[in-house]
Amino acid sequence: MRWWLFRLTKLPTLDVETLIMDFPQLIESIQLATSSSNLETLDPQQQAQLYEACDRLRSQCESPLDKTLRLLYTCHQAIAVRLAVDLKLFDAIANRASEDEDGKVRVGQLSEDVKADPKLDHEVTCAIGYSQATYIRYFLIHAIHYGLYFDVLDVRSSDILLPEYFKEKGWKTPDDIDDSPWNFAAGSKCGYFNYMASKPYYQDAFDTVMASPYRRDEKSWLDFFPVEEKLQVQSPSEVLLVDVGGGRGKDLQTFRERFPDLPGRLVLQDLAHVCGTSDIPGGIETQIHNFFDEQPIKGAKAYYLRTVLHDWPDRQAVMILSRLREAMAPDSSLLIHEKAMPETNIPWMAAIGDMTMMTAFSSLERNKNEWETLLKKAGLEVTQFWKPEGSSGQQQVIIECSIHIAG
Ligand SMILES: C[S@@+](CC[C@H](N)C(=O)[O-])C[C@H]1O[C@@H](n2cnc3c(N)ncnc32)[C@H](O)[C@@H]1O
Repeated sequence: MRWWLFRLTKLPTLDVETLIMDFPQLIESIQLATSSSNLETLDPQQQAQLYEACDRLRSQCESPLDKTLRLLYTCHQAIAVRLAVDLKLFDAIANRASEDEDGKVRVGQLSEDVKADPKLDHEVTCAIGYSQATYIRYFLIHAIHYGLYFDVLDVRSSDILLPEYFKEKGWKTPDDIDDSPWNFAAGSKCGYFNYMASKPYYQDAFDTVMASPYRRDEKSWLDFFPVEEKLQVQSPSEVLLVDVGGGRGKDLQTFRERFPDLPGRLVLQDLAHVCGTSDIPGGIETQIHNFFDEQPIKGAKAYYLRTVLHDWPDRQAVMILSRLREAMAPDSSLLIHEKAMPETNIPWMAAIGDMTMMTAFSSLERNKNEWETLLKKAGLEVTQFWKPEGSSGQQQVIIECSIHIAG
């Protein structure tokens, strides 16, 4: 069983250093920080560091009872968010807030806007903690699709059925893409991506979420990977970068905007129904391609795979990588843009991500060793793990790889 189980359920401990701290001063500092608007001025990296520190602080001072109750009842909040999306509660909050001078909203007002029993409305509103303005703004931008995304992944129903799944499968870490907890819960034999393809409404939600800034790191890879040094081609007709399974092409667009004069072609590859909905500007080519088939572009300077391999257990991941290795020239690079899970102090979001991959795809978020082992199986070797200085365990890294030459 993977360590997320431990990470997500770990009970608090107190260490000696905590006991000898000046608690009144600590509490006062926290109150000062949260009552001023100073926190709004933090940059994303500082914000992530502070969040991790608070997470550790909470895990050390939360009582076992509080922790147990919080873990047990988190599912209520998750479903409340989904209900709020369906009720259009976020839109109602934003509308009402815009009418008020101080941006305040009374729960009672919302009952007039939302088609639900006022008591139910009140419960949902309180469960999502509506008073945080940034939260509401965030949800208005992302939630409709995000809510649908998690719904279609059937993570909640898959989670609820995990005890039955493990009982039936013998408490083994899932590693079969066609026999995941999601398949078990959905009663579906077809893979998740095929299932989505037959449901355009949900496919749109998924692709929108994939392209959203929420899924882009606090530090862009273009700032910590030496693009201009590593990605050079001799002539503009050569392929510079192929984004394999690139969704709607958000990453190639950003690349072109950042490096408009870097010579070479940029190619976006994905399945037909995804390519058909991408709206990318000129200068980026789109190519329908199933990454289990022979890679049609040979000898590109670099192939880029962002958050693709975590959707696949090792067997399929090796197949995808092998098709790329067959197409690579000795001077081609493969750039894998994913998490390399830390061994300790795993941020809870990263642990949740790992569990989601297991539930939906029988897959995982890999650590450094797991990446190296996987790549070796496909005849590739890691040249370097690139990661920005001081970044959190949640930050995605660039794993730069080349063809393994024996000898
Ligand atoms: C998790 S999304 C990542 C999308 C994008 N790289 C990003 O990071 O936003 C996985 C992508 O793989 C694509 N995909 C799934 N199966 C595929 C296949 N057999 N061949 C090509 N693309 C596939 C999906 O359509 C989706 O766009």
